[in-house]
Amino acid sequence: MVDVWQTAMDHAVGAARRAGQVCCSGALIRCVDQVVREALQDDRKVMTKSSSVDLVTQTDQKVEQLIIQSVKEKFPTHRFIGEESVAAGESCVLTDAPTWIIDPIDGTTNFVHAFPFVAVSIGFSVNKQVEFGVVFSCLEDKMFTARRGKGAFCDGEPLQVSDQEDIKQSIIATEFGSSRDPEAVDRIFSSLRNVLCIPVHGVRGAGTAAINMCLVASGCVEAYYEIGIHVWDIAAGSLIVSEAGGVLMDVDGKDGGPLDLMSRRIVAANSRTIAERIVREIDAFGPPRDDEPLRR
Ligand SMILES: O=P(O)(O)O[C@H]1[C@H](O)[C@@H](O)[C@H](O)[C@@H](O)[C@@H]1O
Ligand SMILES: [Mg+2]
Ligand SMILES: [Mg+2]
Repeated sequence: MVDVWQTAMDHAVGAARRAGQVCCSGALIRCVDQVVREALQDDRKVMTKSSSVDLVTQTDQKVEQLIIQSVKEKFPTHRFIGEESVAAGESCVLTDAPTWIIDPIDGTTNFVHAFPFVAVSIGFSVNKQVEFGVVFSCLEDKMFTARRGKGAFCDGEPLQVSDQEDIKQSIIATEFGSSRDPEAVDRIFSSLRNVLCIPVHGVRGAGTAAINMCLVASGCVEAYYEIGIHVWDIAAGSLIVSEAGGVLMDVDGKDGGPLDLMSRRIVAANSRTIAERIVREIDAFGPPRDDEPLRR
């Protein structure tokens, strides 16, 4: 049978690697070279989006355009949902059409501060189902990939989630997000307190949703949850987790409900037992959906 999306996936891997090189040269320069740092004054200019801590740089915008242009040349009929294009006013609606869902730099705050976890994330959906996901953790130089039904890999090596079923023996990843609304922060802290006091062995966060999900897929942490993320943060990573044997859910009711890429809420875990326990412990508030027209 013809593997219709393999060419698109090969293109995504190449685009992610090229994009990662652009991000990483910027990030490494920030770490090591004061002189070049000053010369790159413009490139370092940090702007803000939905809040004063929701950061964006010219590199985010440049990398997204590089990826979109290269895809358009090869697949002119495909659609896009790109983080920075949506910030610039493009619509954020997932249709049945082949759609590239792009986070040019996942971990922009890390990037700005030279905290060394930054990823390029490219998901590809058809009929609203993710067909492949590519996450390039550029400072670690690790390429995570997954095709629906064909497994998940890191640099070509198969990935498998942890087999730990006891949440008390687990590490859970999460993030604080970019809202500083006191009510939202209280809810995030109350959830965090509940999870920590289960008790779990530890709580971690890499500062990028995509890398947190690759950590679940790699078996380094048992679960990742977050409320407030966007479709571009999780499209690629969600397939990498499920193809590594993990489970994905929303945070509704007792069993979470099926993952909804647009709901801005996710639990990604090694097992249903651990995912459902997290759902029971967290405060399931609902930020405006990604496909809600008036969310900005
Ligand atoms: O904005 P970027 O860096 O693409 O994505 C980050 C989100 O903004 C932040 O809210 C979230 O906590 C983080 O995990 C995510 O990767
Ligand atoms: Mg992101
Ligand atoms: Mg981003």
